[in-house]
Amino acid sequence: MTESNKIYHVPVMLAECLEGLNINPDGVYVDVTFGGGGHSRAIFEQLSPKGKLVVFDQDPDAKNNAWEAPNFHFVAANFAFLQNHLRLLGIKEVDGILADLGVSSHQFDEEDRGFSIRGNAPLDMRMNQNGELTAERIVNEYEEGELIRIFRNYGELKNARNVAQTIVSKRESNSIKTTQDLMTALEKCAPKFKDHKFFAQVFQAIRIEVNQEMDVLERFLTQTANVLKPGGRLVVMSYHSLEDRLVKNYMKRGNLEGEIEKDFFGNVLKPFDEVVRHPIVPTEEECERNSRARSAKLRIALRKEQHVKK
Ligand SMILES: C[S@@+](CC[C@H](N)C(=O)[O-])C[C@H]1O[C@@H](n2cnc3c(N)ncnc32)[C@H](O)[C@@H]1O
Repeated sequence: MTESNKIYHVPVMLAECLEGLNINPDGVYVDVTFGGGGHSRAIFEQLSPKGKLVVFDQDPDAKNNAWEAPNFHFVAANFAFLQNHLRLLGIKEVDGILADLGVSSHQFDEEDRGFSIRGNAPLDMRMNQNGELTAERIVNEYEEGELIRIFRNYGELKNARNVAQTIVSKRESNSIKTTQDLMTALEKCAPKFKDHKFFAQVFQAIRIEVNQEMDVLERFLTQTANVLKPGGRLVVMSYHSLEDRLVKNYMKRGNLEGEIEKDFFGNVLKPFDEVVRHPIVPTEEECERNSRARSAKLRIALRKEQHVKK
C-alpha cells in the first residue's frame, strides 16, 4: 500500500479466479494486472519454491505493492508486450495467465490523476504516466467525429453526438483543462437525476481512449495462445461489454471477430476451449461489500493441445 490507511484495491472474485487458474504449485503463472497485488498474493501463496509468479503493471505506483522473492518478478510494462517480456526472462511457456482489466481503486481514489468525477484535477487519466496521450489532449484536440466514436463505443452514451458537439463548441472559447471544467462544460448534456452515471460514462470513455485499452487487450489476447502450455488456463475479468465481447470471441472462436475458422477436414480451428460457457459474475453479497465488483465478468479458457504455435 502506498498510503498507510488506504486500501489500494479489493480483489474481485478472488476465489473464482484462483479456481479458474487451477494452480499447479510448481507451475509458472502470470498476473498481467498486478495493481494492489491481491490476486497475485493469493496465487503466490499456493506456489511451491519451484513455482514462479511474474506480474505486470504499467502504473509505477503498483510496484510499491510488490515483494522480494526469488520466484517473484515484477515487470513495469504494458501487458501488450507480454510475450517479449517473458522471452527476456527466459520463460517460453506458462501454466496460467490472469488479467483483471481496467483501473484499480487506487487510481480512482488518487484525485490528482483525473480518473474520478469527484474533486478537481488536471485532465490526465494515464495509467502509465510516461504515456503521451492525456485526457486533456483528447478533449481539446480530437475531431468531433472521433469524440462521437469514443463516447458512443466506450461510454455507451445515447447522446454521444450532443456531448461531442458541446465539447467542440465550448473549447473554441476556452480550453478544457480540468475534470471540473469538463463537467461544467457538459452540465446541460447530463440527464436529470442520472448525472452521476452520465459523467461516469463520459470519464470511462475518455479513459479507455487515453490508455488504448481495446487495442492493448487485442494485442494481449492474441499472444496468450503462444505462451500458454497445453492445458494452461487463461482467466480474464472484464468490466465493460466491449472488452467482454473480445474476450468471449477469442476464447470461443480463437479470433477477435468471433468468426468460425475450419481446417480442410472441417475441424474448428481455435487455440482454446471454454471452461465455463457463460461468464461468471460476482455474488450479490460481494457486490454489496465491494461496489467495484458490480460489472465484473469472468471468463476462463483452457489451452488446447493441437493448436500450431506461431
Ligand atoms: C483492476 S486493477 C487490478 C487489481 C488487482 N487484481 C488486485 O488484486 O489488486 C488493474 C491494474 O492493471 C493495470 N493495468 C491495466 N491495463 C494495463 C496494461 N495494459 N498493462 C499493464 N498494466 C495494466 C492498472 O494499472 C491497474 O493497476
